[in-house]
Amino acid sequence: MTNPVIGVLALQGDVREHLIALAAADAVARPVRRPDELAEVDALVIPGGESTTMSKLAVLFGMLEPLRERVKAGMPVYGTCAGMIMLADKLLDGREDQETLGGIDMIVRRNAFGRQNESFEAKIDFAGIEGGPVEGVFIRAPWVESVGAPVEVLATYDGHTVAVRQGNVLATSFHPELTGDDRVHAYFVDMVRAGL
Ligand SMILES: NC(=O)CC[C@H](N)C(=O)O
Repeated sequence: MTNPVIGVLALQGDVREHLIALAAADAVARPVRRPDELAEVDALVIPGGESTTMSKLAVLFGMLEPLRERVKAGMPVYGTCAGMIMLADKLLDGREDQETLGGIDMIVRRNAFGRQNESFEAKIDFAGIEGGPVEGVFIRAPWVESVGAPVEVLATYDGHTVAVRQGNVLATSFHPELTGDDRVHAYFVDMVRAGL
């Protein structure tokens, strides 16, 4: 089977690390900034960064509606950290003018795990991923405050939900792309392959 083409939304955030992790997981990975580039990918990763800036740039680059449409049409998407925030149907502690794409029936609390200097690394048991817990880096990370019926909780940390999936849409509070452990990316690539 040919390898799926997976874009990384390259408006802002840690794009390069995701491109490397996706390539290691046997996907054809490329940055996506414009609607015509979005139209050419099978799936998309939304990286970590700063969700308020990402939201502003998505509006500025004319990407907000094309992104919403692709998510609604069932394109597989994986959001990490700020990317998780972008995929939330509802946000707590967001900025007033902050837009999200939605896609997962969940309420996400922004900056829930604290400030930059409270960033940490933790081993996370992840449902559906074998070979022991995955390494997660949490940087001003959000958590999932509550989920609706169609959402599967894949991982928790310290009693808080940090990884979820609703159909083709996956989100983690943490950054697996910064650890050299590519199993979450491989899990996503398998999701994409299953839908092709
Ligand atoms: N590492 C991250 O992506 C941080 C997310 C950031 N706190 C935000 O609100 O977007």
